[in-house]
Formats: sequence, C-alpha cells, structure tokens
Amino acid sequence: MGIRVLGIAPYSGLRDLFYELAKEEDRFELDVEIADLGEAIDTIGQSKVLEYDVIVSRGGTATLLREYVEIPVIDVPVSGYDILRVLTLIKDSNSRVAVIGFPNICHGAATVSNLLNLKIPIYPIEHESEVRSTLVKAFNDGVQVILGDVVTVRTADEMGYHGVLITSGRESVQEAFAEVIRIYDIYKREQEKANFYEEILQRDHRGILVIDASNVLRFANSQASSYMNRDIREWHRKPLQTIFPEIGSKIQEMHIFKRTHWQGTITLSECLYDVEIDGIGQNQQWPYTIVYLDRSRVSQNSDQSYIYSPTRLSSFAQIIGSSPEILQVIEQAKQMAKTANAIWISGEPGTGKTILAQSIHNANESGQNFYKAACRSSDSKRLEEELFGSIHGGGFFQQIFHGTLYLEDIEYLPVHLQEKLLIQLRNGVGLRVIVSSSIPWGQLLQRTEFNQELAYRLGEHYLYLPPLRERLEDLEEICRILIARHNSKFGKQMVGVRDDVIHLLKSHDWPGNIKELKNAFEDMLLLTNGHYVERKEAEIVWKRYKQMSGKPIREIDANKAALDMSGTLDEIETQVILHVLQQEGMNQSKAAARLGINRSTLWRKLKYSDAKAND
Ligand SMILES: Nc1ncnc2c1ncn2[C@@H]1O[C@H](COP(=O)(O)OP(=O)(O)OP(=O)(O)O)[C@@H](O)[C@H]1O
Repeated sequence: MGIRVLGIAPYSGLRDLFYELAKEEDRFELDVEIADLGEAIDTIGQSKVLEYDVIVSRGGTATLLREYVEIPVIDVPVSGYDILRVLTLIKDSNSRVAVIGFPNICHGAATVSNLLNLKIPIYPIEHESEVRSTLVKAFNDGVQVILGDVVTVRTADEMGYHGVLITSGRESVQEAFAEVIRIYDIYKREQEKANFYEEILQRDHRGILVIDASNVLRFANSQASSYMNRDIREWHRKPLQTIFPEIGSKIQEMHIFKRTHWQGTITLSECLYDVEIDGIGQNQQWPYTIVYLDRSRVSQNSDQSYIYSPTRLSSFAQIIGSSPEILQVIEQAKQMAKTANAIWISGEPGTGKTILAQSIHNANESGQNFYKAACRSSDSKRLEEELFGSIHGGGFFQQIFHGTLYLEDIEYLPVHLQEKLLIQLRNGVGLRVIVSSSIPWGQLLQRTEFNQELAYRLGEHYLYLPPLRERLEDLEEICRILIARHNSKFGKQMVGVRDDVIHLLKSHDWPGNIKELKNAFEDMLLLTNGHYVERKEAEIVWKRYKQMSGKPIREIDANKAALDMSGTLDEIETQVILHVLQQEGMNQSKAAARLGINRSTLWRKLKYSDAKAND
C-alpha cells in the first residue's frame, strides 16, 4: 500500500535529496514543501495534514510539527557523518569556528570534534529565541564562522557573519525513510485496531460517552448524538457540564462519595434514560468515566417500545405564540378537549402536534395516562402486537381503557393495521384517541391506499397547526422563552437577541419548524456569553448548518421539492438525506426511520458526504 509522505525541508538542497531518494522507495508518494520552524505550521495547515500518512522533517521543525499534528513526524537525524563532512570542510580554515545548535547537533559535534582532536567551541541552545543572543555571545568571544542549523545560519547571515549549514547527507535521509516505513506500518496497524474498537462502540445500541479526569468529553458515539439530537463534533473536548449538566453532577457526586459505579434513570432533553456510569482505572482516582445511555431499556421495562408514557406533559399555557393563527388553533383545541371525541392534528414536522395533543389530554384527562404510539415504526409486527395483541397476550386496546392514546404519524400506519384500528374504533374504545399527521388530512384522503373510513372517522374533529414561516411574528417570543430556559439551565444572564439576528432567523423557511428553530437557536445560545445573542454567534451556527448541507440553510425549502437532479446519484442521495434531516429538526433517528435505513447507515452516509465535501 502506498505511503503518502509529506516532506518539510528547511532548505532547498534537502528537498532535492528527498525527491531523489524517494525514487528508490516504491511505496512512497512524496510531496515536499520548503519551510522552517514556525513557517512550517503556516505552510501545511491542519486540512493539508489529512492528506498524508507521515511527515518527514528535520531538527527543531520536526519537534514543532510533532506538537501540532496527529500523524507521525519522522526526524531526519543529523548524523556523525553530516558533522564530519562540515568539520572536514573547515578544519584547515584560519578563521575561528564554533558550533551553535539544538542538542542533537551539539552532541554529535562534541563527539566528532573530540575524535578529530579539534578544539571547537560549542554553544548549545534549547529554543529558537536564543539564537540571536547566542550568536552575539560567540562573536564577542572572537568566533568568525558559525556551523549550525538553518535558523542559526540564516540569523548569522542577517547579522553579517559567516554561517555554514550542517546539511543532512544521503545516509541520514535514507535512515529517516526506513524509519517512515517502519513507523507507518506500526501506525496503520494501531489505527486499524483503534478503528475496530471505535466501530464496536459506534454500533452499540446504547449511547456511549467517555469523559476524562478534567470532565471534558473525549468520545461520544453516534447513538448518543442521535439521542441528544446533536452533532457529535460540537461536543468534542467540551466540558461535560455545558453539555449534560445532569450527568456532570452525578459524576461529581460519585467522586465525593468515592463510588466508581452508578446506575439509575436520568431525564435528558425531556426523555427518560437508563444510565450506567463507570469510573475506569484504579481506585477512586479514575482517569476516565464511561457513561452508557439506554432509552430502549426504559421502555422495555414496561415491555412497550412503540407505546410509552412521557414523564412530563405540556399544557396549553406552554404553547407559545400570539399570532392569530396559533391562537385560533388553541381555542379550537380547548373546545375539543371538553368532549371525548377523537381528534386529528395535522402540521408539518416540528410544528407542535405532540405538545398540542398533550395539552388537550391535560385539560380534561389529566389524572389519567397519556400514551404515545409511534406509527412510523420499522417493526410493524411488533407495533401490531403492542397495539392489538398476539397469541402471546393482549395488546394495548385489550388492557388500557382510560386516558389518551396519541397515534403519532398516522399516515405511516401500515394498511392492515389501519383496518384493525378501524375495527377497534367501530367496536368502541374507552379512551380518547388523538392522531397526528405531517400531511394535511385532505391530502391524505386523496391517497387511495389510506383507509377512507378511518380517515373520516378520525378526522371529524380536525386541527391544523400552521408552519412557523406562516406565523413568523411568534418567532421572537419563542426565542425569548428559549433564552429564559437556557439562562436557568446554564446560569447565564442573557436578556435578548439583536435585531439583525432576528432578521436573519426570519429570513429562513424553517422546514423543520419550531423543532429546527429550537435546535439552531439553542446552538447560538451555547455560544453566547454576553447579554445579547449577537450576529457573530448566529453566523457561526449558520455557517455550520451551511457546511452540513453544503448550501445555505435558507436555500433549502423542504416544501418546494427543491432537489437538484443534475448531480451524481451520491449527491442526490445526500440532498434527500439532508432534506429529511432538516424536516426532522436534525433528529437522526427520525430521519433514518423515514428514509427506511438504520441510524448507523445514515450516520455513515453523512460522514462520507461530509468527507467528500471537504475534499
Ligand atoms: N407553540 C409552541 N410553543 C412552544 N414550544 C413549541 C411550540 N410548538 C412546538 N414547540 C416545541 O418544539 C418541539 C417540537 O414540538 P413537537 O414534538 O410537539 O412537534 P411535532 O409536530 O409533534 O413534531 P414531529 O412531527 O416532528 O414529531 C418541542 O420541543 C416543543 O416543545
């Protein structure tokens, strides 16, 4: 396999030698840049590093690069031969000669000059900043010619003195190239091992977080990201307290009580999780903490994965908005809540169908349970068993006779289950049924495959939630409430949003509606440390959205089927994924379910398209 090598040569002769000797190494794909010390970092930049497997450089430049990049940096050594060559060159000179350099040069020079019985003064330096003062000292001591590294020689020249560069010879470069191959093979093997273990963590059905001793998040798998509806890259190396304060406090508590294990449930982003926290390492001084988050176990405890009862329910008072459109819906809903009729709520994703359903339930059946069933299931057999029972036992309708059943996304209910539901409704059910759909009821009726009788029976009492873009006057109010919540959660003192940010927010179509606004705006809040959300913070988030989708967010209008079919199949696929993701408020689980792929496939596709976008 080819090894992509980047040579950083501090002087042009070394570049030529690199190219010449690389011809003898058939595995090498070599590029060389000429740069020294600090300039080397400016020249390569992090994105360029990604194109290479190994860097080869020399002396102080190699040391600096090693701190800056994550790939191996191999040093071209200054060998005894190299020093011997320059010493031979100047040994008969009448000028007073001295060596100035980093320890690698000084040690070699001392040994070789001893062997040759040459009395050459040696001035060691530890840092680039010492070069000039050391030169002054040497010249004050009567030295006329300096032997040294690139910076030393360049500085001596600038100061009007002679400098002779200790160049690296063929054998030094050959030795470095042999080291490249050796290190690359080890590095690749280790990397494969690391990828293998990461893949295991990524494939785990649980969300996994790894936190270091300073409470900084070091790793999060895609399930954790999807649970939290956030992009993992945002979390990288951030203090846990700013991302998951609830888990952060639990870990602190464990430290105080010197416990290395904790298991229980925690509510994060309004969902209940089964959480296990393990301190790994020795005794109480564990260096890493692993957190496992599991939502499925919580619902499996009650043996219902598609039907569950949320722990906290919304009420009408929590539905924000004073636009005539939203006020009218709330008023209609309050009237409907007084009866026991079935209700159909339509609205684009993220318009608040769930909180409206909960509010209706809360207004009249608050003492009873609210059950939510996701009709958009990937396992219709299981959904069928949970709703209608099987030979192994009764389902929901056989067991629950009070409260509210909220059938979310009814348009996805398989046809045979629509029929079963209809029969159930004809026979009568004890509880209130509320259904929701992203497609307006009227449009669903036109779909021949949807059971018409069921649609009429459920849609008699119908509510339509308008999309956010049709009630933009509510946007500012929603942002205000989000700020208040954020202040109380993170102890910040924000008081508002600058007008130009509101203007920016209002310029977008928000296909994912309030859910999408919430995600984007909360990201802006995380970045805000002053009293107002400023344009600066808004633009950082905006840019990231842009990077994620490859085009500005406001250009994507999910309702206008704005797919550009001129690209490759991969590009069209990426557009479709991003479209659906945005409609789902960037929730990967929901987007994956809608696309009929599993979450890790979605994650992989996004990662792949992201990598290609960065090419
Ligand atoms: N009018 C509103 N006031 C306050 N918050 C709202 C409002 N509408 C929606 N939200 C918030 O937006 C998010 C999405 O709302 P909800 O889940 O009810 O939407 P939905 O239409 O059911 O979405 P989906 O169809 O994608 O599941 C929730 O966090 C909810 O609290």
